[in-house]
Amino acid sequence: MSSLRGLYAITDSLLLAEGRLIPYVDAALKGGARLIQYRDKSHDGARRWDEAQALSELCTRHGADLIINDDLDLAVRLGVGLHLGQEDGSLAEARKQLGQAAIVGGTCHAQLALAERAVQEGASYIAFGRFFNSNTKPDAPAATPELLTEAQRRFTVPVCAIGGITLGNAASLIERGASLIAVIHALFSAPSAEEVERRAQAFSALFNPIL
Ligand SMILES: Cc1ncc(COP(=O)(O)OP(=O)(O)O)c(N)n1
Ligand SMILES: Cc1nc(C(=O)O)sc1CCOP(=O)(O)O
Ligand SMILES: [Mg+2]
Repeated sequence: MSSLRGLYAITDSLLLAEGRLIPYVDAALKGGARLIQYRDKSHDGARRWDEAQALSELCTRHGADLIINDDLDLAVRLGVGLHLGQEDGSLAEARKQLGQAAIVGGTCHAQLALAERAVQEGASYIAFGRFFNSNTKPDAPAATPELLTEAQRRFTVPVCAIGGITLGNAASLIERGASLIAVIHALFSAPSAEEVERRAQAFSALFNPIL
């Protein structure tokens, strides 16, 4: 398992259409992304399997981890991690089926009580958001950066921040205690794989400031 600190790149089926999924994720990994989440809201089981399998191999080659969004069965079949939201099923059941070594994350919106429950159910990280205006999920409930400070103080599992994160605002969340910065649009809206790599490097560098 890679360390749960750094850039957490989440795929988007629109931004990564037309053959961009694998080259853009490869570029994110070359740029230092430590976690990749496969987030695809379609019901095309065969394509989802093929894409997730290809991403799993890519992550293994880069020493990174793949997380599947929403779909416990797919995560079990591939033997990779899982992210669940509040409406996506039980974290405890996911932990039981995936085993102790798996990365299992949970959405906690802006509520420490949800994080408390996620940790009790065996979450490997707790995700809060959205912190800024999000292109991908504009209607997600809003969270404030102060929440990260409190979450880091209260919990021992890594804290993940998501929602509208860009190269311009990510540092403020890391300073507040975010160990993982989850990004879709500011990473994968790039016009080329080279630009994705450059952006991923810049996000990753925020975790290793030159002193
Ligand atoms: C790292 C991370 N945090 C939060 C979410 C959101 O999960 P959820 O609330 O289930 O919403 P969808 O992503 O399923 O639309 C996430 N995916 N990843
Ligand atoms: C999938 C998701 N969940 C959120 C939450 O707040 O739980 S915000 C979000 C979208 C993140 O994409 P972008 O980096 O483009 O804003
Ligand atoms: Mg979900």
